[in-house]
Amino acid sequence: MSTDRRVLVHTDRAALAAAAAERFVSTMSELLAERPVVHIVLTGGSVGIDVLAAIAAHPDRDRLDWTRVHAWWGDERWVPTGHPDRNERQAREALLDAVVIPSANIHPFPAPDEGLDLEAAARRYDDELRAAGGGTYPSFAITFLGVGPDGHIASLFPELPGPTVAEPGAIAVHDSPKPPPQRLSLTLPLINSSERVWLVLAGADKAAALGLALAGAAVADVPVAGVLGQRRTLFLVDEAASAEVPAALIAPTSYWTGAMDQPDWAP
Ligand SMILES: O=C1O[C@H](COP(=O)(O)O)[C@@H](O)[C@H](O)[C@H]1O
Repeated sequence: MSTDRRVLVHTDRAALAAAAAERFVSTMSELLAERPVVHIVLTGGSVGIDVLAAIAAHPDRDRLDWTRVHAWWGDERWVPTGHPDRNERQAREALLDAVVIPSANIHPFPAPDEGLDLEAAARRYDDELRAAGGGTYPSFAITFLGVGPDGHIASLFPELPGPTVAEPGAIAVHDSPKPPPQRLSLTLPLINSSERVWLVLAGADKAAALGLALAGAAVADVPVAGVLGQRRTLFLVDEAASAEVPAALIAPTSYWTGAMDQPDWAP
C-alpha cells in the first residue's frame, strides 16, 4: 500500500469534473490495453454524478471498450428500484445508459422491492462481489468516492459502526444521519483494497472535513481520514474545498495539466 495522498486543486466544480473525466479516460485506456477486464467502483453524490456526466461528454468516451468494464457501487440508498435518489439510477442516467456496457457488467446493490431485508441485501452484494472475484473480492482498478460535509464516504458515517468495520465486504447501514436512514455500503478495508481511490469533492462546506482528514483525524470521527488506496489516493477538489489543505500536499500543476512523466506522479 502506498501512503502517498495528493490533492489536485481545480478552479471550480466544472473544471474538477472535466479533469477527473480526462484522468479516467486516459487511465482506463491504459488499463484496458493491459488487462482483459477492469473493475471500477462508482459513487453517488453531487460531484460524483457530475464526474460521470463529464465522462459521458468526453470525446474519447467510446474509444474505451466498455464491454470489458465492470461497474460496482461504493454505496446505495435503500430506496426502491428506479427511485430518483438511487445512486444506481443517477449513474445510469449520467453515464451508463450512454455507453455500450453489457447489463451483466453493471452491479447495482439490491433494492428493497427485491424482497430482501437490508442485511440479506448486503450479503447478496457481498456474494456477488466474491463470485466476480473468483471466490475473493475483485481487484478494483479505480474507486470513486464523494465526501460529505461530515467527512462520510460511501455510506460510512461518523459515529456509526460502519467506518471501523475491520473486514472487507458489503454491510447494512442503519440510522444514517443523511436520508434515507437505511443504506448499503462497502467497508473501508474493501475500499482500500482498490488500486486507485479518487475522491471528488467541491464546495466550502467540504473544506473542514478534508482538512481534518489530511491532518490525521480519527476514522470513527471523520471516515474519509481512513481512505488509502494501494497505489494512489487522489483528492480531486475545487478551490473552495481546498481551503484547509496543507500546502505540502497540493500537487504541482504540471501533474494535472498533463506532464505525468515523473514516476512519483504516475496515475
Ligand atoms: O449520500 C451520499 O452522499 C455522499 C456525498 O454526497 P455529496 O452530494 O455531498 O457529494 C456520496 O459520496 C454517497 O455516495 C451518497 O450515497
